[in-house]
Amino acid sequence: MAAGRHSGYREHEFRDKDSDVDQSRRKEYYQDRERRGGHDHRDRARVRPRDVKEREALNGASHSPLGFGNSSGGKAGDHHVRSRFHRGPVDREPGELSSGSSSDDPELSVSMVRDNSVINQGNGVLSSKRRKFSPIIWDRDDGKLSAVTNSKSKNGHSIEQVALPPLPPPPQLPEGFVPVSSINSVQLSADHAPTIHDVKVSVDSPQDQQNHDQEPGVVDEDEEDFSLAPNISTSRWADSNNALDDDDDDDDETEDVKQDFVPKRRRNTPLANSIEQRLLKAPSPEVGEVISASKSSGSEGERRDTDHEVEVDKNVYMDVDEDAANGNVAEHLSDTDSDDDVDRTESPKTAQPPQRCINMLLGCRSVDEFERLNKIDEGTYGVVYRARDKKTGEVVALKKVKMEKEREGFPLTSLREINVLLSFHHPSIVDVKEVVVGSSLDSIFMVMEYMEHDLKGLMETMKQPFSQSEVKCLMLQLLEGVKYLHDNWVLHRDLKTSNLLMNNRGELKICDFGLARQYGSPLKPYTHLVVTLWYRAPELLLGIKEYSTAIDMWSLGCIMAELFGKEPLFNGKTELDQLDKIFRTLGTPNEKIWPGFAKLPGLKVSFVKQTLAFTRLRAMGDLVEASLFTLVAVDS
Ligand SMILES: Nc1ncnc2c1ncn2[C@@H]1O[C@H](COP(=O)(O)OP(=O)(O)OP(=O)(O)O)[C@@H](O)[C@H]1O
Repeated sequence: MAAGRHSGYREHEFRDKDSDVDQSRRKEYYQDRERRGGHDHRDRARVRPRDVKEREALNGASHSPLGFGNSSGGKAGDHHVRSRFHRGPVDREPGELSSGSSSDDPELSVSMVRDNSVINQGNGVLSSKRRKFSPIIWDRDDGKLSAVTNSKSKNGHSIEQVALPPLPPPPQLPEGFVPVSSINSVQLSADHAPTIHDVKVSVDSPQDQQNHDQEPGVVDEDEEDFSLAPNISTSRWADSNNALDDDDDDDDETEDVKQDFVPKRRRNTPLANSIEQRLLKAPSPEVGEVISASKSSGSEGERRDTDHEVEVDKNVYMDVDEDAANGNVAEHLSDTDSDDDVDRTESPKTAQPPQRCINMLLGCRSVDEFERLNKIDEGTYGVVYRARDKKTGEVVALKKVKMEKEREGFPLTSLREINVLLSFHHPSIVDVKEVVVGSSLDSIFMVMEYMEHDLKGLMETMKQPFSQSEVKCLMLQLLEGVKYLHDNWVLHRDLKTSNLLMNNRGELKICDFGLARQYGSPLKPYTHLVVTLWYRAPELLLGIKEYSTAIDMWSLGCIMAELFGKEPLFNGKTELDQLDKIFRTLGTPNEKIWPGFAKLPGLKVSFVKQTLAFTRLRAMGDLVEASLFTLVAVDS
C-alpha cells in the first residue's frame, strides 16, 4: 500500500531524493529510453505474447472488448515498459475515441472523455457471477475452525452471468489458508524454510479461548523453556538492522513525549513473545465486528478513529485528517480494524516466549542467507529491500516488518499480509516465498519475488499515458487478480497504483495485503477507514460499514481511469472534497438510484445536487466488473 510513501503524488517529489540506487537506475533507464524513442524488441516477446496476441486477434482493430477508445495519446515505443506490451492493431491514433459500437457488446461500451473527467457508460447491464466458494466466517463465537482444506480457486474463465444469487454457504479456502482468528500456535518444521504446508494450526476450544481472553499475558509454564536459534543471533543483517533501529531511536524522543499519554510501549519485544501476545490477546482478529471504544489513546491514537461504534458525524467530513487526506489509511486500520477488543492502554504483561513460537522461528531461515543489495522503499508497515539469495543467486524483495508501530507486538497488518500471501497463489498476486528472521527476534522479513516497478512510479517516468492495448493488458491482469481474491472471499481494501507491481516481463502483481481481510455472508460491520482516499468508494466515504467487493471494484475503476489519463481521477484533499469531486463528475446520488443513500451515516452535510451521470454509472465498480466479463469471455 505504501500509504506512507505513496500517499499522495506530492510525495513523489521526494521519492528519488533517497539514495535509492535501484529507483534511480530504473528512472535513468526509462528516461534514456524516452530520449531514444525506445523500442525494446527484445522484451516484446516476453510480455505474455500469447495472451495479448490472442486477445487482440480476437478483438480486431475496432473490437476492443472494453470498448475504450485510445484516449491516451500514447505512441508506440515512447516508453520502455510500453515496448513490453504487444501493440496490436487495436490501438488508435492519439486522442481518438472509440464509439460505442466498437464493442462486441454495446451495452458494455464505454467512452471516456478524460479532459473533463466525465465518464459515460452505455446502459451498463450488470451481471453478477456465482461464486465458486462461499465464505467462512471468522467468528470468535464459532470457537473452532472447521477445517483448513485443500480447496483453491481455479481462477477459471468461465463466468456465468446470472442474477445476483443469495450468498452461498462458507467457502473452502485455498490450500493452507489459516484464518488468523483461529491460530493460537504455529509450528514450522525446523529443517527447511517454512511454507504454508508446514504450518500446523492448533485451535482453541471455546474454554481455552475464554481463558486467553481473561489472561492474555499468561502462558503455560511448560511452554516457557526455549532456546534461541544460534543461526540468527549472529546475523550480519544485525548491523543493518541496527541502522533501522537507529530510526527507532530517532523516535525515542517522540516516544518519551508519548509516555505522558500512553504507557510506554515494550521495546525489543521478542517476536515470539509478540506474536504469542498477539495471537492470545486477539482472540479473533478477523472477526469483523466493530471494535469497542477502548482503543489507544495518546498522541498517536488521537489520529486514529478510536470509536467506530460512534456514529460518524459531520466532523468526520469537515475535519481535515492529514493522514486520510494523504491517503494514509493503514495508520488508521491498525487500530480501527484490528477487530480485537483489546484495551491497548493496558500495559502488556511480560511473558517469556513460549516454546511453540520459538519453534516457529527455528523453522525459518536466517536473513543472513541473503545478501542485501539496496533499499527499495519504505512504507508505513515495512521497509522493502532488494536482496540476493546466497544459495540460489535469486534476486528477491525482502519486506521487513516494522514493529515500532505496534504496541501489542507483532503487527496485525503483517499477520494478515503474511497469512494471505503465503496462502494465495496467483500470477497476478505477488508471491511470498518464505519468512526469514533477523538478528533479533523482533525482526522478521517476508521474502517476495522481486518486481522491478510499481505502476505509480512507472507512470511518473512516462511522458504519455498508457495506450489502449496496454491498459487492457494491465487491467486484465489486475482484474484476474482481484477476481481471485474475491472468489476466495478476501477484500484487498487498498488497491491503488503504488500497490500494483510490475516486472520487466510486463507482468502485473498486486501487493500490500496489510489491509486485506476476509468478508462473508452475512456482511458484518467493518471499519470504513480503509482504502487510500483517492481510490475510496463513496459508500465508504459516507461511512457505510457493511461493504463488500464493490469497494475494491471502485478502486479498480479509479486505477483504470488513471492508467488512461496518467493522473488520478478523483484527487480529493479531504473526505468531503473527495465526495464533492466524485459527485461533480458522476452526479449526486439520491434515494431513487441508491436506495438507502439518505440514511448513510455520513450524509450529515448536504451536497450540491449534481445532475450528472450517476444514475447511469452508479458505481464504477459495476463498470469494471462488466468489463471483466467481456475481457474474460474474449480471453477464454
Ligand atoms: N516484491 C516487491 N518487489 C519490488 N518492490 C516491492 C515489492 N513489494 C513492495 N515493493 C515496493 O515497496 C513499496 C512498499 O511496499 P508495501 O506497500 O508492501 O509496504 P507497506 O509498508 O505495506 O506500505 P504502506 O505504507 O502502504 O503500508 C511498494 O510500493 C513497492 O514500491
